[in-house]
Amino acid sequence: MGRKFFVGGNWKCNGTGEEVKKIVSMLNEGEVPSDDVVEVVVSPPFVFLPVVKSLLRSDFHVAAQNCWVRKGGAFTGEVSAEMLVNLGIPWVILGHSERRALLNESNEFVGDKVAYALSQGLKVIACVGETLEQRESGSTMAVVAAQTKAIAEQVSNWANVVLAYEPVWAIGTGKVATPAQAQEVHCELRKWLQGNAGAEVAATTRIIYGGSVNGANCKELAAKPDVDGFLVGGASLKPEFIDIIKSATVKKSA
Ligand SMILES: O=C(CO)COP(=O)(O)O
Repeated sequence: MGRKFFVGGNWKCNGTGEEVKKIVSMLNEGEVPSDDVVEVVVSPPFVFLPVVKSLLRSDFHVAAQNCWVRKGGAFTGEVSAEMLVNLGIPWVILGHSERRALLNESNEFVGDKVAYALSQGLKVIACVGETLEQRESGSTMAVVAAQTKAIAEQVSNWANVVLAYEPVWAIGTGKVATPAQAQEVHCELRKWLQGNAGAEVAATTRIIYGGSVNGANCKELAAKPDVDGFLVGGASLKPEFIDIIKSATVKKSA
């Protein structure tokens, strides 16, 4: 079966109550292809999840940006997977490079988080990606394969996993990977999945691209055969997010 195009909006640590409501209105008014064609998931900060979920159009869904690695309890400041499930939040982003770099989340820790979130019934957007130094030293594939391996070791059912390739050097920099660069890594990741998780998983798992995606560059990226959608940061707070969602039609007509 084909891989349904997936567009995620990662709002990161942005927004006031007022701004969040404005973004939701913008999303609710947007004309986009049906949810048979594109799956749209927006990820506000934890504190805004309930309000966004309650106001958001029913064909879009919400994701948390993180959750605790195991069952909740005496872990001050953390939010557990069970809480997200209890609030009806279907998705969670795990292993974002900002958390890997700034909060020292290791490959193994991210793998453990993915395992626990999946075990609780959450769907997971799992992020991988190399730094500029790693790319320049020729270790891109080794890095993303090691990150993916730590996740894959903990996943038995890939149906609820979307893999997000987000090169760190392209995040928030305005320096987008070229469609060829994105395709190259996505294709390698799919081969990695084929070799390590099987042909079926490789054929059906969505691999989405993140890093300075905007309304102007999305169509060219979406046209690449192994790019199954996007994880969008800055542009997901703006009206051009609607244009990015619409780039799903590039696939449909391909
Ligand atoms: O980190 C990202 C999405 O998770 C990408 O962020 P930007 O789109 O702002 O580069």
